[in-house]
Amino acid sequence: MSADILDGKAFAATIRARVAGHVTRLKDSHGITPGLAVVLVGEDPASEVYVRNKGIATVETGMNSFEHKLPAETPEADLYALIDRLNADPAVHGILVQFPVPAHLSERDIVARIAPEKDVDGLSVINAGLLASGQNAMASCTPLGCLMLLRETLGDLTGKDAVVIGRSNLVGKPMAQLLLRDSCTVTIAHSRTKDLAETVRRADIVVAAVGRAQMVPGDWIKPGACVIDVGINRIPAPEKGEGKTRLVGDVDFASAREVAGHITPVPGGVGPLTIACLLANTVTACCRIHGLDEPEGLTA
Ligand SMILES: Nc1nc(=O)c2c([nH]1)NC[C@@H]1CN(c3ccc(C(=O)N[C@@H](CCC(=O)O)C(=O)O)cc3)C=[N+]21
Repeated sequence: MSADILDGKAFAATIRARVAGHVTRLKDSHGITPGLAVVLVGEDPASEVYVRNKGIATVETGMNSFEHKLPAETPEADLYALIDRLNADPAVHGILVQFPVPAHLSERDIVARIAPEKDVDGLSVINAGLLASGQNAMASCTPLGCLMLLRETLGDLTGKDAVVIGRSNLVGKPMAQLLLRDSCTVTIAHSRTKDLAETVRRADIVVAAVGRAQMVPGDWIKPGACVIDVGINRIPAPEKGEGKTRLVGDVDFASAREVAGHITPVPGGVGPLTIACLLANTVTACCRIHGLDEPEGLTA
């Protein structure tokens, strides 16, 4: 058997079209243009590419994009002053501070400074708590994208055995909460799990989010399972030439695709969905801030 390869790029385009539709409605019926502010501290080239791509995608869906680039040595107080201004700015509905930040800054304190209703990364303690207690949270973008893709691919998820590998606050924990909310039986596995292979073999749904290149081999996968690979790892690719690299996931794609029913590739899988869901969360934040109905098809 060879798995159906899930096209994250195509599904991301569908989500972005939905976002654009809601943006048009907000403009036409309410005179509101959703706005996303992205803050980048320092000059990491990879982060600069991500931030630029986010800005382009934001403008393409009809929203306003506000980019703030600060020098690497920006004092904490200056960054907080900017966040405070963005919190108070009625044109800004979503705020994202690109991670990682330079070592003298604390990601936890930065997230805590962002107004929870504008926390489109869904990283704040308030959002995590709302999600865990089944209330209207802002779900973090990557898990939200994975959930939308799973629903699109499998339909109703009720009763399915889901194994999430990885327990990060950004992906593993919120992913488990979202799957639980859709009535899956959820296991959170991680580096200390006793028999990871056996645990993964039980799963109808595998979400790999550990950050270790190709660590999940095909013989861990139950035949026909749906495999969502969140990993983005850069490894040497001598076949492409000296010093070249390529992107791989946390799943060994070549062996897993022989067993799985569905599988996401890397690149072109979960990555594009993350950006589409950032835009979706910005529209959701905008609707909530203005007391309007939840945007259909964009929330968990
Ligand atoms: N506050 C914050 N929120 C984030 O969500 C956040 C962040 N900081 N810091 C960095 C990571 C990384 N991230 C990615 C998003 C999309 C792709 C993506 O679209 N990747 C393409 C490939 C891109 C390539 O070729 O390099 C793909 O998988 O097809 C990758 C990585 C969001 N992050």
